[in-house]
Amino acid sequence: MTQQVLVHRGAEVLAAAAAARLITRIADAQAARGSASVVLTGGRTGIGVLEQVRRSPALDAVDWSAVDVYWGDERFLPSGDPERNETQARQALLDHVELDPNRVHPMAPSDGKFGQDADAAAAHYAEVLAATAAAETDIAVPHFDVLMLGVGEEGHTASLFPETPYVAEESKTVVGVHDCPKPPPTRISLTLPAIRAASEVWLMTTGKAKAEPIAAALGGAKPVDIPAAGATGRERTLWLLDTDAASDLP
Ligand SMILES: O=C(O)[C@H](O)[C@@H](O)[C@H](O)[C@H](O)COP(=O)(O)O
Repeated sequence: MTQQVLVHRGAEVLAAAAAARLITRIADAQAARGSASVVLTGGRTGIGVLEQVRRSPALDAVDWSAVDVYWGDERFLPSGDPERNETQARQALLDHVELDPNRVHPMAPSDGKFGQDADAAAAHYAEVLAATAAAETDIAVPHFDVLMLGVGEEGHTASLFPETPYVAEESKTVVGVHDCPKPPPTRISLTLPAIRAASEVWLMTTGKAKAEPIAAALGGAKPVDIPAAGATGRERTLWLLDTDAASDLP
């Protein structure tokens, strides 16, 4: 596994560069195997990248009908809630490209068939992932070409927060997360083993407030203390930062 840190001048440049990188990565995967699989994240940076993809002149370099879309985490809210990662991803990109709806796999809302039971919704998403599990890893998730993540000010990634049982989960692929410090309190999240099954993991963040967790994660912190430190890809881990978020790096 290779790890790289790429520092961009500011948040806008980072989002545009990450968008260009994502389009190229999807196009390369499709050239190699006819389809591509991406895992989306929420948050300002993750959604900003999707908005830049939508605006890209290279948008149609991708056959969007041959892209499988998953989520790394979701805020457990009613369908269509503006705070849901799915809602924001659809507004930013997904509703503007010709995806195959059967290949878009949102995590369940809190007003769906699982009602308010986030643990049942998480267990169902684990079944969705297992249904198209790839042979390349010993964990029941599909082949993920790119799994994108943000990083929180205390080092959380996806909805895995420091010193919680969820960040230490080693057998489940998806968990219901409760009492999250970042609202809403109830979420659904891939676990670190599921994240680590991805071919490439891209951690993308900006701003001075992230400098400390980024330096800790890249400085050898334990995932229980800095969950982003445990988010590595099988082939590649890419840290896409702006100069502020990278400002505590040696
Ligand atoms: O649902 C969420 O909020 C995200 O999945 C979360 O992990 C986010 O990526 C980080 O909190 C960073 O968010 P920002 O990019 O907005 O700082």
